[in-house]
Amino acid sequence: MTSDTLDFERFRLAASTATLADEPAARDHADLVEFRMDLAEDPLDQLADYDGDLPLLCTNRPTWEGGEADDDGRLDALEAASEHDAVAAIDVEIAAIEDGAQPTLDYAHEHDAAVVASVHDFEGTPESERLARLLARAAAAGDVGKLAVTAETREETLRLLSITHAMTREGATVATMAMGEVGAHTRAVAPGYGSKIGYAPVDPSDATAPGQYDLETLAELVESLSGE
Ligand SMILES: O=C1C[C@@](O)(C(=O)O)C[C@@H](O)[C@@H]1O
Repeated sequence: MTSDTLDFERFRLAASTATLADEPAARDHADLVEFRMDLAEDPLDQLADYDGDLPLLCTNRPTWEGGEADDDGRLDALEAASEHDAVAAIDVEIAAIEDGAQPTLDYAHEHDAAVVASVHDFEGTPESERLARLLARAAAAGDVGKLAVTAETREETLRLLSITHAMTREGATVATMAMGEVGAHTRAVAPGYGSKIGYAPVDPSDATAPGQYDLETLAELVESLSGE
């Protein structure tokens, strides 16, 4: 599969990994692989050697947004990744975009890669107005606006689902999830409110965020709740 066969008009399940050789284990349940370049050894070499079936979403998360990449060469690596046919999308944080990373987005688009503009809150869930503003900023910045928060109460998960539903109704392409145990169910139900990307680890012992289901479980939950 090459990148131009994937869009985010409907829900896509991403299997997260730092090891592209894991891709065969994801094929049965995932639509794409999220390649966590910041957690990977020799990510550009892995990309050059990749000959799997699933398209790739490349993430190079900086330390200041919960990842392990330092800023030196981080965006250059994402640009180099976007040159590969298998790379359907790259993930860039809205803080980076608003701080001058737009040329990286333009470069990705020139190479037929979509942009997931992301924002993460590892501490909590902002109140509704701020939540709406964050998701609107992300949706305006990328082809998909992604918001991951940390929920501690059911009320917070409802706020997230509600904003997901409202923005989707307005025509925005968004992906949302609440990290942590309380929010875990949002990973299964947010697609029903319009969320277009879900994440689950290829290897359950290598979760890339708190509260993630394993890949097979999330695939089954989303499918059984989708009503299709
Ligand atoms: O941003 C996201 C979403 C995520 O944080 C999650 O909560 O599933 C997992 C990350 O790998 C991915 O880059």
